[in-house]
Amino acid sequence: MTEHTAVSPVEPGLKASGATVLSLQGAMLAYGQRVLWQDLDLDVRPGEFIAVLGPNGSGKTSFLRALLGQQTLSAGKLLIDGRPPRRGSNLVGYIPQHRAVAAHTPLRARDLVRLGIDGHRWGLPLGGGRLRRRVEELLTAVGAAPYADLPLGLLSGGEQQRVRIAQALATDPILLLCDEPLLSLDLNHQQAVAALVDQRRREHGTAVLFVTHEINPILGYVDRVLYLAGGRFRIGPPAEVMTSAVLSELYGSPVEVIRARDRFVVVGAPGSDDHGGETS
Ligand SMILES: Nc1ncnc2c1ncn2[C@@H]1O[C@H](COP(=O)(O)OP(=O)(O)OP(=O)(O)O)[C@@H](O)[C@H]1O
Repeated sequence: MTEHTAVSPVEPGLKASGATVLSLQGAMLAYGQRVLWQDLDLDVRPGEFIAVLGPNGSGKTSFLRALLGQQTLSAGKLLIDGRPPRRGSNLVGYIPQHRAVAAHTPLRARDLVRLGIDGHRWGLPLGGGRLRRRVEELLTAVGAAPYADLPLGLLSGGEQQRVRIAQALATDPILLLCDEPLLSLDLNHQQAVAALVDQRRREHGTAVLFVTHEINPILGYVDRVLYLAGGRFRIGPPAEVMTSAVLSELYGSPVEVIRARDRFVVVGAPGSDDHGGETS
């Protein structure tokens, strides 16, 4: 994706009250004796695009769950716009891992987006004209208006993913969490979905945390990588983190990273069969 170049984050977001959307200090998450990550310090600025990488089981989804207020940290501090995370917060949008929708579901794209809007908090009565306009606006922004009235189960994976993005943006969040949103999409749809997320952070200053097994489809957008592996982590620009030395240290075994034009090729990462996006 040479046509895209990583951009600096936009100036402080339109909604975020401070210069830091998300702040983690000495954060640790452990299940029993098993430490997923610890001593994690991270400040995320408005408009920043952060890729969260790591092998299966390294704690990427658990990280998002902590940000969603669904998982308490074992130690340390976590603030979103200066406040502790809270379930159902308007400040955070979430695109969950893609799951196939049953073909016979009566739920339409329009209904899903509407579910993302808390009518009370927005002062939009259900069924009201303002609510309908807001839903239309969201569907149009992601290019999903043409199929807004079709049952979700009839939409392609890429189309469904656009609708999920519209739903995640329904409350105009300052932080967008994406859990492997490119999974099972073809290359064209991967590029379209990644570009939509990038557009959102550029135009609205929404910070993005993008969990993925494959950095290559989003490489042109990524400001920093948070790489989790083996109970350790590394944060930095892609060129600093995606190196043989850093990944070998994280995995505790020799890993080779080759920069091939606009791609990173990772060879020898334990469990790389299912972590092989970077090698594809
Ligand atoms: N509530 C829980 N209690 C105990 N262990 C858990 C809990 N939730 C997750 N785990 C374990 O923690 C580890 C990290 O899980 P998590 O889903 O965060 O990993 P991940 O990096 O997102 O993996 P994947 O790439 O496979 O989605 C896994 O081994 C998982 O089994």
